Amino acid sequence: MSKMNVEKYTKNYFMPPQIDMSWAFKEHPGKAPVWCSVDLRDGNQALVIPMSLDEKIEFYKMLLKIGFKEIEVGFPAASETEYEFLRTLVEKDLIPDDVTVQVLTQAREHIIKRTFEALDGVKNAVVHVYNSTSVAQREQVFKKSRENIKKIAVNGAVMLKELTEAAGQSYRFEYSPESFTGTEVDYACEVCNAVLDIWQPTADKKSIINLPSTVQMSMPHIYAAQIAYMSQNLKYRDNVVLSLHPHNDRGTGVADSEMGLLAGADRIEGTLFGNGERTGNADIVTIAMNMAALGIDPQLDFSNMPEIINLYESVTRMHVYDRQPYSGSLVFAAFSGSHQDAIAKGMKWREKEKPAHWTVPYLLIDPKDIGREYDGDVIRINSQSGKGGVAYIMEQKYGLDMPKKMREDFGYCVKDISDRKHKELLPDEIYKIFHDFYVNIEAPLSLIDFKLNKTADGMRNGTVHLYINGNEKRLSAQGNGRLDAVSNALQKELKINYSNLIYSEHAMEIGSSSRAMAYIGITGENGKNVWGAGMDTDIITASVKALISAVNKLL
Ligand SMILES: CC(=O)SCCNC(=O)CCNC(=O)[C@H](O)C(C)(C)COP(=O)(O)OP(=O)(O)OC[C@H]1O[C@@H](n2cnc3c(N)ncnc32)[C@H](O)[C@@H]1OP(=O)(O)O
Ligand SMILES: CC(C)C(=O)C(=O)O
Ligand SMILES: [Mg+2]
Repeated sequence: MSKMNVEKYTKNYFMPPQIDMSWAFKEHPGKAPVWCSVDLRDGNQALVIPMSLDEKIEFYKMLLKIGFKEIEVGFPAASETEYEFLRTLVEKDLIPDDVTVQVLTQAREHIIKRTFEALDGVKNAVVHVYNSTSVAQREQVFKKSRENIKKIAVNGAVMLKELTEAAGQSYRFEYSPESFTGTEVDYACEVCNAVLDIWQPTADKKSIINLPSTVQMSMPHIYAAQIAYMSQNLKYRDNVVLSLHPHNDRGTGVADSEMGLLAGADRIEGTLFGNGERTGNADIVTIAMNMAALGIDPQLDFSNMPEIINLYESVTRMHVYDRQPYSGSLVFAAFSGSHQDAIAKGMKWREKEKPAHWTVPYLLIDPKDIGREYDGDVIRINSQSGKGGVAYIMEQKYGLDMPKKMREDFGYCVKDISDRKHKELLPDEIYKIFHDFYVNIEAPLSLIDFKLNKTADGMRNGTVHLYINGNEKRLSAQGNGRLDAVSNALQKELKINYSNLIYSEHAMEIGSSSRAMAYIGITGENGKNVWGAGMDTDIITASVKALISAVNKLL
């Protein structure tokens, strides 16, 4: 038994009178819903400091750029800023013809009237009226019967209709039985149908019925079952746009949205990154990207996520959580060795095989599709990392293609340093470690120059001119290849033995000068493997430097 006082709690939601779960057999909704951003209203009303007029305009322009066609721009009766914002959109002609602005109002006469004043001159608007219908609010807040609560909704609906007609406009209407999730489902349906009876929606002028999980109270499949019931029992269903407005108290705002769509909904109200009251609203970025990741066009454009995040963070003063799906700074990052290895191999496989679809392990989508980079965003190095990840960074960022065995050596070297320093190592730091550890090592042997000649029998004569602990020396020997000749000269003079010469080389570009990199691995008499690398404009010199680096490490 935990010490939590769970007996204090019970379920406050209601199962629908008929339960239809057939929607659960659908795999996905098939097409994008109608999206409505409520960032400038629900998101804004939850901020410590609501957005200023200029900030709202900046945010609004970003929503247009993303592709929203329906935007709840505010609660005009709430404050001067809210009112002025809508007036500015009208007066500065900032509402494109294909965009509908939505305004929220309580079902109270003076609030509705003020809302209509703010709308003066708007061509396409949705007027959204709400009143709470839940048991808790009926009992504790409004202290009214079911019938009287329904009357509030109906009176509001009448006012919207009359004021729209008086203004000579054809605004569309939306009704929300606020706190739907704490309302008996058949009663919520009765209230919505009473509102629809007033509005008499037609195919040309559909009404929106919006079913909020104002406070999430149940698991998502229960919410979806409630939506299925409403979808099947609302009057004028063909002329009703059934909208969802999930919050996130139980952390399932996205799941509510997705299951609600399966259960028959047509429209989603939500916010970018899930900003909103308490734990927030459903995160439209996640819902839309979840569709994109299944190959369904969400009809919203998040191809420049970093730009969207920057603006969002600056005007809301909120922070996008590091692990927020798709948008968080760490959501594509792999620190752990086995993930990195699989990603690096998956990327290589993809480059070679060119498959039609994205299947790289551990990455649901290609980070590049939302403006993120592989460098720095995907493979990141700490003490949990392995050779595959380290080698990937060295190859992608610096063009260094180490032999397989050397990758292991370097991987452990980097891991140890990260472990001891107890920090992440950035690519430039890793490159510096590589350089310090392997490249052109100059003690105790330091190369001055060397000469290689072919002998009559096809062998090579090698003479190496170098310092050994500061003393100048010339060493000579024969070998069956250039490197062999130099290697023999070193072994003979220094009286050391090593075997298993592993060698590879490639050209590389750093800055403007084209260079070569050579890698050499040797095994000492004690069985220890050591690696050296040589960098030079000349490939033969690079290989001699690599050998001397390896021998220096052995010594
Ligand atoms: C779930 C949601 O997010 S709903 C949207 C919530 N957003 C906001 O409230 C932000 C903007 N709101 C405001 O600025 C203010 O609340 C205003 C300007 C709209 C109204 O301000 P006020 O009238 O001063 O205060 P308040 O909102 O507390 O009004 C409460 C009264 O309205 C009634 N009321 C509340 N909501 C509604 C509604 N949707 N329909 C009808 N009456 C309502 C209450 O029962 C209460 O009645 P009482 O005066 O008889 O006790
Ligand atoms: C106004 C309504 C739709 C709302 O924001 C909610 O219930 O969460
Ligand atoms: Mg809300």
